[in-house]
Amino acid sequence: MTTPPRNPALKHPVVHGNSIMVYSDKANKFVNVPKIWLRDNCQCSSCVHEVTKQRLLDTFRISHSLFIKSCIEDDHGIQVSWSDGHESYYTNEFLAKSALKNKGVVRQGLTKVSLWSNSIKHNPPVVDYGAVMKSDEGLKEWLSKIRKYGFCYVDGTPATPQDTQKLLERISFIRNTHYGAFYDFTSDLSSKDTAYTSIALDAHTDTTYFSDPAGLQAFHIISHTDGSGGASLLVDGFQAALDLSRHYPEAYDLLSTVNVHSHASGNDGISIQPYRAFPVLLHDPNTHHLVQVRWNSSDRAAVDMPLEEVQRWYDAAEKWSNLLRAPESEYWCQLMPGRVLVFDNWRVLHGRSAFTGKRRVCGGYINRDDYISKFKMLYLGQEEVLKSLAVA
Ligand SMILES: C[N+](C)(C)CCCC[C@H](N)C(=O)O
Ligand SMILES: O=C(O)CCC(=O)C(=O)O
Ligand SMILES: [Fe+2]
Repeated sequence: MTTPPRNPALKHPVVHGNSIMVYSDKANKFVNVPKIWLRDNCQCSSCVHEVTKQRLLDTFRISHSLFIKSCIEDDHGIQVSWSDGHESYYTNEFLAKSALKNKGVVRQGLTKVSLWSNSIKHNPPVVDYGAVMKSDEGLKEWLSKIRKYGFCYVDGTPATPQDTQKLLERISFIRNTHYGAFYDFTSDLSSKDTAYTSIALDAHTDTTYFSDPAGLQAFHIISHTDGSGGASLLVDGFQAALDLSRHYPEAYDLLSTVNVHSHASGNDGISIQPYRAFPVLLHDPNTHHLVQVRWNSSDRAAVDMPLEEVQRWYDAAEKWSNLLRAPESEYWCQLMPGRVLVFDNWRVLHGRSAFTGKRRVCGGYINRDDYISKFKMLYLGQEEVLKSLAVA
């Protein structure tokens, strides 16, 4: 039976002499696949580890004089014979996907976010501890709400550090820092940081002094005796950023471009700062989406501007701060034992009112990439759903 002629309308890769062409949506035409890319992406078992799928090939030992001796198409892909005798086979899907990925804009783990103001207090996102611990469906609902709202409570959690840690480990391993891994703290200054005091803390994001700030953060109030206060504050940093961009676009641009240094020296013998300074509002250079809010006035160090110009940054930062402190931005909640709060530390700012008495809080940080990985894996096989959720 003769194979049906390849239909370019289907945008299969095509052989053109001794080269391969793929359809690029971005260029809206067939483009030539560079030989170095083809050789570097050979999928044979001597170029890619069969188990780990990592590249074994030494990319930068590929001879510049290498050329393609022949390309032979079959129904599923293209067989390439190289001038050095190496053989590579590329499926049509692999080649088509590569054109898409090399367009640089395909991002996974993006979902439609729901911005909120303090009115979220009427109907905050909550899931049930039992459901989260029992099934991946329960875990998926929890992570989907964190992706959508930037935070979600887990109610019915036994008020013990052990159960709280097990709950967080349903997402991924706890991130270790100079504060330890799973944290269980009170106002005893056991770490030289104001979180270990009883003073009020303004809305902030944590770990601004790490190159990679913690992705998720959790608080579970285990007990609060002989005193009062210690209410928790949440602010949707993405909503505040949208307000800033609408009312003060220049301030938005300044906070998106001027880099700010951060520094932590909380525990003895440490001096932590990121490998570079970062802006308060960090955007994806490809999609231009706002991806991270980095805001902590306690740990802020120098602003990357000539000293005589910093007034401009302070004016912009004041507008930002006022938006964060606006009554309609502030969502105050009183955490109680049994209700675990987990929030996206790249989007949602948190704070606390002052308190008296003995207040014990436990929780943990989870890396951003590990959280997003878990989120995507829970949607495995439902990429269309994930994509349908994707921010345009
Ligand atoms: C207790 N816990 C470990 C959560 C916080 C420790 C202090 C975090 C620091 N103030 C910051 O904003 O990064
Ligand atoms: O004590 C609290 O409620 C939170 C303190 C804080 O900001 C933190 O631990 O990162
Ligand atoms: Fe904090």
